[in-house]
Amino acid sequence: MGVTAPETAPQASAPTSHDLLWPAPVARGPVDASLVLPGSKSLTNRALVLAALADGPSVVRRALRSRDTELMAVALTTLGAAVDTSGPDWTVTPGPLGGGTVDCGLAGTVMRFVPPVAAIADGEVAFDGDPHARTRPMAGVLDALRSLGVAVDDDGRGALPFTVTGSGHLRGGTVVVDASASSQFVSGLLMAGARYDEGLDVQHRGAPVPSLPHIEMTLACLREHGVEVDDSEPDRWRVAPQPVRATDVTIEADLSSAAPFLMLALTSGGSVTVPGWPAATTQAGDALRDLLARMGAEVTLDDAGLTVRGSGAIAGLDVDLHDVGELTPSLAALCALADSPSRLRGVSHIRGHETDRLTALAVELRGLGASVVEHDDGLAISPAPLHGGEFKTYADHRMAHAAVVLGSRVEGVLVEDVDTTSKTFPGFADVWAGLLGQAAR
Ligand SMILES: O=C(O)C1=C[C@@H](OP(=O)(O)O)[C@@H](O)[C@H](O)C1
Ligand SMILES: C=C(OP(=O)(O)O)C(=O)O
Repeated sequence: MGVTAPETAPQASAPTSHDLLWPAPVARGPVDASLVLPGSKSLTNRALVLAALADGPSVVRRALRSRDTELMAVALTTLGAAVDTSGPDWTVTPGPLGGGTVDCGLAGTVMRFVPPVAAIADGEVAFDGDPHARTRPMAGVLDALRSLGVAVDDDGRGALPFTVTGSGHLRGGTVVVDASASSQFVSGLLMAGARYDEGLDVQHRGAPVPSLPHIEMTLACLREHGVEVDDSEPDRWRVAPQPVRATDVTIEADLSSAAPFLMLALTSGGSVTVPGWPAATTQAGDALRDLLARMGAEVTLDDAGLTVRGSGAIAGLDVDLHDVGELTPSLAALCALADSPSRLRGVSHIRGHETDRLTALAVELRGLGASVVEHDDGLAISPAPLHGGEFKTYADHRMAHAAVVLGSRVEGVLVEDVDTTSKTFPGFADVWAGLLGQAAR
């Protein structure tokens, strides 16, 4: 069976029928499915930012259309780019950068990538976002911009809301940043840095930077625009002043969005294929191949794509997820269904994601009967009999992913606000139900 995610999604903020409690469908037999996934959030939003900074019009093919990418398109339009999102291939025509108001929603990529662009706009750019966005760490970016001489006003918390006032250009130079809270601080600075008069020498000081593959992704995207970054020293990235070349890129499928779907092969004892899985990629979600194999799946990557086969048995997992923290919620759900204990480590930074994911997971998994110990840096999860009940999502798309993974095995899981998944995957609940319906008897 082939299920294609909708090309045209409903407006991310539009109310839908899934706003309250959604009964997650149970797999009543092995799910055997093939699923074409929407594009990568991380790649789409990098492509949009770089295109807005480029020396001519660019094309972003198979862009992800979701709340985070629409917010990015609107933000860059506000600053002066012309972004045509009418078809599946988006075009971006850069324009003179000026002031305005940017809604970041809950998108880390918007709140961390756009301020360094605003720093070379001519005017005042005011940033705000969803209530929880006001608690996400921002100090790394704000302090870095201030140390480069940019006027940044906030209420002293180092968080949204804030304003960035630029004068049309920025000298640039050396900047020291503590990026231990988010790799996005480094990525945002590097993307705009090529356009600063003296370029940018970004030096990290602090505990290890999480999500390093996402910085590799930033370097690869810059390279596609002709910009080289010297990363020969650890924790230091140097970009010389240079034009960002316009280009034509095709966005890969979102491999992190693949997580719950691939896990369905394990929870149902079936087989799920994602066609078009890239042979080489900088996406963190590629780690699923190894992680799911360690949990007992048979994993094959060939011309048909990535296929994950489950036997019905699920092995526990002891792993450091510091590089791939965004996979923690759905992996935690799978661990709660496993036959042996699990320990997920190295992810204290995900307390600053869409919600405090470690506390949220501990509370919601326990609410369904799971045995979970919350650690500063992760979770310990032991096998326990699970039961149905409400699973709160805290406006976090990946908490909804965790809920449906559990619900595919456990009767009566009620997902609060499943449409919070529109952050990265509008229509998620319908696609999910379509796959489970196929397996229903
Ligand atoms: O740059 C990006 O596109 C991302 C970087 C990571 O953020 P953190 O470094 O804050 O974990 C990741 O978790 C997030 O989903 C996307
Ligand atoms: C952490 C995430 O998102 P953001 O880009 O908002 O940081 C995520 O998608 O898991």
